[in-house]
Formats: sequence, structure tokens, C-alpha cells
Amino acid sequence: MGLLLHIEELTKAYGPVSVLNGVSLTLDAGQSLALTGESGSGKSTLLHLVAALDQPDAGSIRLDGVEIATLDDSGRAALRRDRIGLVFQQFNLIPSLTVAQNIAFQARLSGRHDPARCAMLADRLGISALTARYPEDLSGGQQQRVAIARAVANGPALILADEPTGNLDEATGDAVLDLLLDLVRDTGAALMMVTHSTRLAARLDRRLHLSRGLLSAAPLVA
Ligand SMILES: Nc1ncnc2c1ncn2[C@@H]1O[C@H](COP(=O)(O)OP(=O)(O)OP(=O)(O)O)[C@@H](O)[C@H]1O
Repeated sequence: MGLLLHIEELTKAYGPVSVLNGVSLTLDAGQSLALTGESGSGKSTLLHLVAALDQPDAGSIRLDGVEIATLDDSGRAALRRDRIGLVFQQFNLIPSLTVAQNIAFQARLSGRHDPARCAMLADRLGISALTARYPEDLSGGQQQRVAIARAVANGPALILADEPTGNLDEATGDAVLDLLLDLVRDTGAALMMVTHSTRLAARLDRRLHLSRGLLSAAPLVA
């Protein structure tokens, strides 16, 4: 499968605090990448830049050959809606919508709502019995799984997941990663996943470690 994401020499500072100092990486369609690094090392910052939610100070991010910096606001919104599945640490579920409506939300916006796929995802994530409930009636781990279902409901080319198993017990976290890796295998999506778990990171195709604003190969066992 071909190159999907090409990041070159990315830098980002917040005021005097330099967070990314020249980050480069490539990711192929159908490939999974674990991103590790200490708290505050810039992992979320990197995902935000790739998701076009924030702009780098310098460097290049190309998705399918398209330089994200050349897109205007609506182009970036379309990219997030149609090509990228985002799972962030804040789940950002819509309180006035049920679980089922939350899961379908992004897919409906992009005109790709598929009820059978939503049902399959809810089943795989163990939240089928919760679809009529509202987010405030769910535990943190249940909300996290709703956010994951929503992120992948419309078959994104790139799944960006920031600690997607952070609120889950080990067995549920394993099941969530099983689903993400099945989607990578079955749909050819690429997965970039931040995790603090070396055990989970070991199940992905590649591992990179972010430290002092630079990426390096992460050891299999920390
Ligand atoms: N909007 C912002 N304004 C100022 N500083 C920021 C902003 N966002 C992040 N930072 C700083 O950038 C650094 C990297 O933060 P980031 O959230 O990317 O780290 P992280 O590796 O994802 O951490 P964690 O594992 O704790 O989630 C931190 O020092 C943080 O305080």
C-alpha cells in the first residue's frame, strides 16, 4: 500500500517553549504506528497538527500528497470530516444526542452514514446496549468507546488516536485495540496512536518515541 502521511521537519513552539524541533515521519496506508513519550513531550501537539487543528511554525504535513498548510479553513474541515478519524483525550460527545446519534454524527455530515457499520462498531466496542442513552449517563470508559465508534464510523483513511485506551481496563483496552487493528487490516486505514502502554505499543507495526522535540525508534520493551 502507498504512502499516506508524509511529515517533514515539523517545528512548533508555544511562546518560548519549543515543543517539536524537527519531527519527520512517514506512514503508509494499512500501517499502524505507536507514539510514545513522557507527559508533556508533545504527542498531542503532533496529533493536533496532523489533524489540521493547529498550524506548525515550520515544516510540512502531506496527506495523500496534499500539503495541509495550503488548505483554507473549509478545506481543513473537509479533511477532518472525510479523511481523518479523531479520538482525543477529551471525548467531545454531544450531550443532547444519544449514543447512537453521536456515533453516526460525523458519518452523517460526510454523507456516509451506514447504520449496519454503526451497529457493528457498537457491538465490537461493547456499547450496543447503551445506544439509546445520553453521554452524561455513561462512565468515562463507555464515553471513550462511543468516541472511538464515532471516529471510525465513516471509514477514515487516517485514524489519529490519543490514548484511546486510557480510561479502560486491560481487557476492554485490548478489545479496543483489536478493533482498531482490524479496521487497519480490513479498510487499509493508517493508525497513529499515542499510548503509554509498551504492551499495547508492541502490537502495532511501528513504534516511535518523542523526546526533546524529536522522534526516535522506540525500543520494544521500555
Ligand atoms: N495551547 C498551548 N499553549 C501553550 N502551551 C501548550 C499548549 N498546548 C500544549 N502546550 C505545552 O506543550 C507541551 C506539549 O504538550 P502536549 O499536550 O503535546 O504533550 P503530550 O506529550 O501529549 O502530554 P500528555 O502525555 O500529558 O498528554 C507541554 O509542555 C504543554 O504544556
